[in-house]
Amino acid sequence: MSQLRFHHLLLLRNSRRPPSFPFSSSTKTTPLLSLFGSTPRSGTMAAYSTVAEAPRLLLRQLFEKESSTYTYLLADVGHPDKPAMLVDPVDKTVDRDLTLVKELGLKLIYALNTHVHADHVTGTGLIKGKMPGVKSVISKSSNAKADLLVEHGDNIYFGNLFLEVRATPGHTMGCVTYVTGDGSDQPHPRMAFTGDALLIRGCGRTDFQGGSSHQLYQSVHSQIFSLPKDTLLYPAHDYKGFTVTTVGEEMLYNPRLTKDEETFQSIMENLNLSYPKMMAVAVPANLACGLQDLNAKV
Ligand SMILES: N[C@@H](CCC(=O)N[C@@H](CSS)C(=O)NCC(=O)O)C(=O)O
Ligand SMILES: [Fe+2]
Repeated sequence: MSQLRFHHLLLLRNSRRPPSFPFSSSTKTTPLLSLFGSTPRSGTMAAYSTVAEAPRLLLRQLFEKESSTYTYLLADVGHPDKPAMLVDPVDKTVDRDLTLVKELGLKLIYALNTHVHADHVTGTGLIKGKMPGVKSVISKSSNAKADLLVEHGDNIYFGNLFLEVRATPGHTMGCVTYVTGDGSDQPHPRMAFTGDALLIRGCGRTDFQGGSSHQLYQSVHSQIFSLPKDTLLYPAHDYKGFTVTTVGEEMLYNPRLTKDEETFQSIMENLNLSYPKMMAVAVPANLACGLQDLNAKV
């Protein structure tokens, strides 16, 4: 296991793990990453018994209309620092998103990507320029630059809440789904930010960036459909006006992923989609965390 070490991060172990990913031989244990003195709710943390704030999740779904991209703002507003993260920010809407962060009195600590996007430039580079304390996050398997390269099984803490990283390759080789902590002591159902692995009544295309319809099918079935049926699924895009779905709904009604794998592969081979308009600009920029100067340091 590669433990993620940052001088300012509280690094802890957690026994909770997502199901093992079928394409990974990793047997690593799970580090917990935390800023702002958070107190993971693990039995290993008796030493932190003085902290009393109950975690309270704030979630906002934000939309960028040119690429039909959803950005998600999450925060623990039960924590005195109100630590927050943005998932899949877009360069064009960074000012809107950061204004909202400020208006809500949040402390943005992470800007995450679910994968190297092909249709828009990520906002993470711009955010880091405007808020130097913010750390960019992407999967190690994406081969992109970021401050924090996460792997399947890692937990990313914001206050007393965390997102669990699940590898869900297939749309791209480095796609991950971020899932809210196991929810056993939380009043809300679990939530998963699926990127382009699973779209509402659809899924990400598999014809570029190391895509594989076999991998995508296995990823969704092993890592997303294994979550409780009431888990809320939030995708990175929607082209039909949907905003959210659930595991149960997609297991019943997803026109691609309810099929057997062979039929799924045939559907994916015959989508005949044109490449995203921004692809030639977006992919190289996003491999460099969205920084326009590709030689710039993250
Ligand atoms: N027309 C758009 C790109 C549309 C597209 O290809 N979307 C991707 C997600 S962004 S990489 C996709 O996987 N779509 C699957 C589908 O079934 O639509 C543009 O030019 O930007
Ligand atoms: Fe994508």
